Amino acid sequence: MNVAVPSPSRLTVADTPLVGLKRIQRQYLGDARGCFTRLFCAEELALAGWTKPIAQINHTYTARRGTVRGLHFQHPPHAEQKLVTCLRGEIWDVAVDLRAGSPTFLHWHAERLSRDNGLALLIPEGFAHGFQALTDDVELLYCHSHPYVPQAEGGLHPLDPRLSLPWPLPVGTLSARDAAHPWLAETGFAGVTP
Ligand SMILES: Cc1cn([C@H]2C[C@H](O)[C@@H](COP(=O)(O)OP(=O)(O)O[C@H]3O[C@H](C)C(=O)[C@H](O)[C@H]3O)O2)c(=O)[nH]c1=O
Repeated sequence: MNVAVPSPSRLTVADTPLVGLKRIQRQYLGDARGCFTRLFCAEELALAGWTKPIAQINHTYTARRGTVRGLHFQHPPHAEQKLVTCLRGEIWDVAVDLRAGSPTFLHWHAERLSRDNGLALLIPEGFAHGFQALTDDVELLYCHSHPYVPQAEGGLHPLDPRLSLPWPLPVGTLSARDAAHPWLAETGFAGVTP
């Protein structure tokens, strides 16, 4: 008896205005029990430039809308790709091009990610990442292509006038570390070379 095999859930990849930064669309396959979705697929994400094994998977919970985390990156040789997936709630997710010599150096691109819209952001090496919670009770899943190396951590201030990021909500809670990131004008930051 031939039983129709439903088409598998797939990840589709779209470009953004910043070379290498990709918008990933999940599919939800529903049935009477609920739904199934694919969060990571090495074969499909290779098309998006993810070519290394997953080195670390992290989960964050953010309690209050308005909270901002970031903007973070790791300096070479510990630069990392990140796949950011929103499992609960909604965020304004932003990536900034830090690549020295890039024609879009210090340009940013943002996407609203939520469990319901099924969008994720694939952030290449040489980018800083941050987000603002647009709802209470936000949960994110991060796939990293490189382990966490605290000594290699770098950060940009979420309110840096050089970036002028249009956070959708008034910026709420910041970690002490994020609140202490120096402004780019103070550091003469020339970018990173992945
Ligand atoms: C990343 C990491 C952190 N930690 C420790 C360090 C701190 O004691 C604590 C929280 O770290 P942090 O304040 O850096 O976490 P977030 O600000 O939520 O950073 C996250 O959100 C921003 C937007 C990102 O882009 C980061 O990649 C992502 O990790 O966890 C670990 O023990 N292991 C880890 O892999």
